[in-house]
Amino acid sequence: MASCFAHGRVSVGAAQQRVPGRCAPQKLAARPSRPFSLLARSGDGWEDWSDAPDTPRVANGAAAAAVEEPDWRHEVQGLAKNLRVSKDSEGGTDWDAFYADEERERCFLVGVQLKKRAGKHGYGVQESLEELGRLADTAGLEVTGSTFQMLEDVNPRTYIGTGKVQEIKAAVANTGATTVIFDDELSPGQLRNLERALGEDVRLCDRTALILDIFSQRAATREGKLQVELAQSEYQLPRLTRMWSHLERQSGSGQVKGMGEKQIEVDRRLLKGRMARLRRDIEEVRTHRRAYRERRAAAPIPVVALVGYTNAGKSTLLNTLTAADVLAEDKLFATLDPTTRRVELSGGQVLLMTDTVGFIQKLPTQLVAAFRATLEEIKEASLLLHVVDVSHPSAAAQIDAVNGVLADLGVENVPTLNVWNKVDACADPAVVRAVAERREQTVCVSGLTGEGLSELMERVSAKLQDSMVAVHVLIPYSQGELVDEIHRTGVVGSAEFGAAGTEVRAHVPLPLAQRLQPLRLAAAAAEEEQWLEAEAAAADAAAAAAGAAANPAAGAAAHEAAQQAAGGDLQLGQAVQLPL
Ligand SMILES: Nc1nc2c(ncn2[C@@H]2O[C@H](COP(=O)(O)OP(=O)(O)OP(=O)(O)O)[C@@H](O)[C@H]2O)c(=O)[nH]1
Ligand SMILES: [Mg+2]
Repeated sequence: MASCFAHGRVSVGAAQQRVPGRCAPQKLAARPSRPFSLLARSGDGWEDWSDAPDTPRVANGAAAAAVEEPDWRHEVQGLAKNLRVSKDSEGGTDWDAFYADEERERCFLVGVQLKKRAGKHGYGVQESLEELGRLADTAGLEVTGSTFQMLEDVNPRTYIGTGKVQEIKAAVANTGATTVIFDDELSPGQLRNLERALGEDVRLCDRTALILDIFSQRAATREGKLQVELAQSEYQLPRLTRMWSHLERQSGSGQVKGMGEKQIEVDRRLLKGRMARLRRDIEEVRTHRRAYRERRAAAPIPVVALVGYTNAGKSTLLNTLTAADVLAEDKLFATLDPTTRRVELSGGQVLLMTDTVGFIQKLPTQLVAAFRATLEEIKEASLLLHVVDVSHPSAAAQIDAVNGVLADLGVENVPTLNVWNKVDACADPAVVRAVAERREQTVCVSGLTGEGLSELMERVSAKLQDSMVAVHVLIPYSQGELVDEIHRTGVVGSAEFGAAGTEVRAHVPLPLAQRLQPLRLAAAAAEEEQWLEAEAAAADAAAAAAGAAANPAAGAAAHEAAQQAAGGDLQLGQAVQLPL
């Protein structure tokens, strides 16, 4: 029997293929997109796949395999540390399948804490490095270690001090890392100098490039992909000089160096051309999006946008509230593209809830610029729900980071409700709830358990009402669809069926209030007066005959209506002045 690994060490795509002489279970191919090695055992026998010798869980199987396959055993041992087991069954056969990730690229992390900034931003260098580690993991890298340096100022040549560079060089050699990731964006010059200092075998990367890489792995829509590519190109453009130094190193001769320079100019021109094309394509995609937004604006359903730090639980909230099926996972930047779902409140009011890309401290400016159009939808929302992972040790710093991005986007004026999520995961949820109660505009929830969600939706409804216009209208029965629309898009205080139509007191979005203007009670009252006069004349005639009084109920309604009309205009909501 040939080595299992000779066949089994396959990428996901290849795993779909039938391995000669072996029965490859199709289902097992549905693995994450990084390459893996698959070993499986079917039923009682060892005819197909095998596992590793030094994993206790699979020791028996490995022994059996080892007897048969000494070479194979050797190979398996090298991968054993990454083994995971999965139970599966196919065609009535039970499978034990063992996945071994191929060795992940190993990386070493480096941060700087500026003394003058210490404590100011809340995100300390250690927390920031921890987050960088999560980003690296999300991108598919394995973190082997990290270090940081306290500095007055970053070193303009090498970001960190020269002594530290040597320390990192040694650490990289000791941990077997092949990549060094810096926690801040490095200038093109710093990249070049560090590359020289650390040696050619070490790949250099910074936080920005890492985040851009994650975004490019995860972008799903055409617009998302175009935006990420544009952001990546913007990052690359000033850094193309790295190739210049590469050529320079290779050649060592002035002549070839000159060719390198020319090549870099060609590359720059190509990249700039590509960026111009990307901008055009993005603009085209946005035209469609704009048309969609305009249609949405015409139907005045309020839009509530979920914003917040990455991994705060925005998608989970959307899923719980709307039974949506948005990917929510314990990964940074799980969501890149906005998803909008309809939510119906208990009073029948409908709103649209939009899930947005999460923010992060030190968010690359290229990304903010590239995603600005998508993010600007937040500006048009009636209400923002700022979702916070309140169980996170750096929750306060995360709130600051999000507020910073919101301020950059110019959306500070959109009404906001703070949603302290993951209260279930806090050490003392009761204390957190008590603090939230003392804060304005703050509500404690758990998107996972559903705790606090009905209160949240009540608060949403009340907040939306604040941004709406109070109307008091009489809607003739012939325009009954308007009553439905008020129910759907507004918050109804009362609706009474009278002789002339439905008298509604409600808060509605501004566009609807404008359409309702002809029906405001002053106008409605005039109609009603005519109707009442006719009724009164008929009643008088009847009274003369029967000595009975006219219908007092309709009269009372008309009286109240007339009073309202005489008392001036409609009440206005806090946020909007309706030119009545
Ligand atoms: N314990 C607990 N975990 C939660 C809660 N809400 C979300 N999570 C978990 O937090 C992780 C992130 O949730 P997501 O909903 O993907 O977070 P997100 O804000 O959409 O993240 P991005 O899309 O990356 O910005 C997931 O593992 C969720 O299961 C909660 O209320 N309690
Ligand atoms: Mg999400």
